[in-house]
Amino acid sequence: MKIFNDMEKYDYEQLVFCQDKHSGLKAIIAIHDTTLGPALGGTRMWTYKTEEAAIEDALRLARGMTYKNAAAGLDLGGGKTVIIGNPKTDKNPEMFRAFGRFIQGLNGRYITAEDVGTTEEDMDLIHLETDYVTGTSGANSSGNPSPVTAYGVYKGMKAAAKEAFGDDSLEGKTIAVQGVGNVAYNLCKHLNNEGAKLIVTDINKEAVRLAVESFGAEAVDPDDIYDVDCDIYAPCALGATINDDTLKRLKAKVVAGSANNQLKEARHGDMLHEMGIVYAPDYVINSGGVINVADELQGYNEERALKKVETIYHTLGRVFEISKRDQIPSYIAADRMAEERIAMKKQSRSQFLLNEHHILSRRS
Ligand SMILES: NC(=O)C1=CN([C@@H]2O[C@H](COP(=O)(O)OP(=O)(O)OC[C@H]3O[C@@H](n4cnc5c(N)ncnc54)[C@H](O)[C@@H]3O)[C@@H](O)[C@H]2O)C=CC1
Ligand SMILES: CC(C)CC(=O)C(=O)O
Repeated sequence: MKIFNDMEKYDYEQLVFCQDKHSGLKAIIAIHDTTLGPALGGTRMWTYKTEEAAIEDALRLARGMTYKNAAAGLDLGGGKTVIIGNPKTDKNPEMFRAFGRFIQGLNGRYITAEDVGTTEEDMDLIHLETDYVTGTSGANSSGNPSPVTAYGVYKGMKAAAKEAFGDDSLEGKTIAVQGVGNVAYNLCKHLNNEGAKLIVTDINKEAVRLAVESFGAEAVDPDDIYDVDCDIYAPCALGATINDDTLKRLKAKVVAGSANNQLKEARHGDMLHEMGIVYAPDYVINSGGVINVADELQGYNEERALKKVETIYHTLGRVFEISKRDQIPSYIAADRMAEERIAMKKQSRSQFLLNEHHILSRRS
């Protein structure tokens, strides 16, 4: 793996390797772009097969956060951490404290939050060492972001349904949900309340049992989820599930779910477009969590945060409009929106401003 080549390809700013022998911490913090502000993105703990796979995941996820935060209108850049290890067996408090000290060492360039494999309790441990963490259990914190991410995905799915079916109601629609973890369990609640029919799968049998019991969902084996008759496919586990194999099998008219990096490669987004499947770009539809934790940075106000999360419906509406107007796939329309925001900020930075810290201020 040629790390600088990979960093240069998408212009990554910084890659930080954190090792602590005492606790067993092996973490990689990737900071993609801080044009809009400090990099905010969660910490994923996962059993990566190789170190290269962990680095690749950190880089891909961090870049996704740059686009997510930009498209959501947040003054934040993109970053993400992966911790190498099994979240069920390899965690210990010292590991998260050591990680917190590494974050503190970045002096605010990176702010963390939860992601797959980490919890509110882990954020509390990080918080013992640094303030650059969100989603803790503290009184002024926004807590676990997953239910709010789910709310945003629900609103975004309605926008995608409107685009595909001409009506945003999900009543009577059959929705195939892949992975019923923290986000998707909460998503299923909203979908069930609206009268959708749910087909679920997960590699964790307990998660499936809970969804079947709570929402009367039909359960299928993990690999069968791509073949079921459904209106909407909701990928809510890990990434890259839109690929050459699954595209041949999907029957849905809409792809709308919480997973990050749903397209294995960009060309799979082109293929969705050509097949007439409405794709809600992953980083737009799943931005509810980051919108919620980002609200903490100005003193958390739940009502304000949820109002902002609801704008995902309109943001996606705009993405679909641009897609139709310019005859481009929705993922490209979303990328353009995000890139325009970053480019505008870069341009404004190029103009000298007397009220900023500058070389003349050293004279006084
Ligand atoms: N938690 C949050 O607020 C946010 C989460 N996301 C993304 O949404 C996705 C889900 O996140 P969470 O619900 O927090 O994670 P989670 O770990 O609670 O849930 C993921 C579920 O997917 C299942 N799973 C893993 N591989 C599978 C497979 N091959 N087939 C079926 N099920 C499988 C797991 O067993 C687990 O139950 C992730 O991609 C995450 O990055 C994105 C934005 C925010
Ligand atoms: C979990 C969120 C708060 C941040 C993040 O990492 C994401 O949106 O993927």
